[in-house]
Amino acid sequence: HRPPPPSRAHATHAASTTGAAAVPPIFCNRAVNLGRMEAIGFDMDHTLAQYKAEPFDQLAYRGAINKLIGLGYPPQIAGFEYDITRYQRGLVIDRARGNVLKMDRHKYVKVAQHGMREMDPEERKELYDRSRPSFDPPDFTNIDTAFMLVDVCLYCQLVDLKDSDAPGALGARSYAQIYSDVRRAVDLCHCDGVIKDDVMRTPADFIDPDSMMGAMLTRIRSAGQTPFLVTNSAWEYTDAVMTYLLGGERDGAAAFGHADWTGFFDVIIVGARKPAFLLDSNLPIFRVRQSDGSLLNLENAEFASAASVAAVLRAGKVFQGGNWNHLHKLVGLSSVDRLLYVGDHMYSDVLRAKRSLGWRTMLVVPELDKETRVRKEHSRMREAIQDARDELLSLERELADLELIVEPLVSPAPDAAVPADAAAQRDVLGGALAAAKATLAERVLAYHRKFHPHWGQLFKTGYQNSRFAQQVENYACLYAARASHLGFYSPRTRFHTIVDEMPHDRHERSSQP
Ligand SMILES: Nc1nc2c(ncn2[C@@H]2O[C@H](COP(=O)(O)O)[C@@H](O)[C@H]2O)c(=O)[nH]1
Ligand SMILES: [Mg+2]
Repeated sequence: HRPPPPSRAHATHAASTTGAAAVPPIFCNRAVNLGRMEAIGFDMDHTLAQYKAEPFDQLAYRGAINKLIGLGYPPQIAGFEYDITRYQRGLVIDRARGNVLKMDRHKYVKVAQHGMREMDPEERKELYDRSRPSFDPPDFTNIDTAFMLVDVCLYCQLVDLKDSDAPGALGARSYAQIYSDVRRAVDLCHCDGVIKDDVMRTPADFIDPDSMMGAMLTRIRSAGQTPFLVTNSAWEYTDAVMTYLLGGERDGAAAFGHADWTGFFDVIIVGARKPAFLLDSNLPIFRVRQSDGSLLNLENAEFASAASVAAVLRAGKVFQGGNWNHLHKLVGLSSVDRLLYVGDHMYSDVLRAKRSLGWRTMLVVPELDKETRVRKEHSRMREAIQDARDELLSLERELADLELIVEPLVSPAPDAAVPADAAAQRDVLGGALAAAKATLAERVLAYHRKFHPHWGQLFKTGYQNSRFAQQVENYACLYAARASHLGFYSPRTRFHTIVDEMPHDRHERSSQP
């Protein structure tokens, strides 16, 4: 028995049985009319496949430590413990200095750590505000994906070990060398089976199931849109992970009348080598023989016409490598802005896809669940911060007015009198201002610590947007905690932005009678 394809009613039903709050939000930075999309595609790792962070990251962390010991690192590092909660996406590693940074949207460093020690503001400002480095690779590395949380944790622990005078400390290795070694060790774990063998053996231990995924993909196809998958993972791993996610009887392939998970997609590209896939139109494409994963060369001539592409697809829909140009032809795209790609990697899936190709993008941000929950729980603290800001601004205005009386910009009228106690008043206001600043700083810090004890709110630094938030705003047309949230919306949904507002718009509003 095959359930009816999900429809608008399906989403409404899901919402109405558990209350309106059951429709999980998709946030919009740039208007997207889903009905205009000809193709909707997905990344796999950390997008369709949401990993159980602790056990999954432990595989890379333990594996990398073993490899580092093999590279000559002291055996005592086997005693390091991975702390999954210690770091967050959006941070930047300063490889040469052994530091990790959180920046605001103007690229000012607002929190900095050397190894695992938080720097005081003077040290931080001395290093980063005076010289204003570019923060670009290769000297700096962005934590663009959850995969890299292992790198940053291990790097900071090793920086501390190098700085310590413990026997076997890493005195001879530079911070930059330690970073390269960590990167190499983690990289190897992704290639040699240290991570993937375990996940393929017991996927349920490492991946969260998602009962909405099959319905979502089916709905895309029912709306006449082409569902596709583009992942950097190789075929064997992709097949194992997707079989776990979509191969099941209840809400997977069998329930929707497919022989296996591939039935949900019209085009599947594995080993895609993003971001190069999105940039280099010379990358060759291969056909993957599903039975044994072997590869067959495909000539560019086979992509020359719609008829030849149809022939390519009749012979099979699983490919390896290639580039955006092949993909556009395989999904029959008429215009770049009619493709929506959903991924988790800030640079490879979203920034490059939007900036280089003009695709519509949706970023998966699982961190949103905690971000919105903590925000809601501590709305009183936000009000207290606003009160402290109002108090500060009012004191600043009072002081400025007083300064103008004491030291007028234009010559004072001959009979204008400076109050006798102006200087004393100025001192009192100055003191009150300093106290108000301290209160505001304390409240902002206490609020941020509710989100993360070291790095604060992911989307903010102080009360400004963080660099991460800025990137989300600039490059993700849509963003949501999970890819399958799309399944709760009609394929004809128009996502709208809120009206852009500049400071002078707000000023106009607040100064209206
Ligand atoms: N060789 C390396 N592979 C890595 C690393 N970090 C992640 N990965 C692998 O990339 C894909 C991501 O797939 P996608 O679906 O998100 O496109 C996955 O297979 C990871 O294991 C790395 O540092 N080195
Ligand atoms: Mg991914």
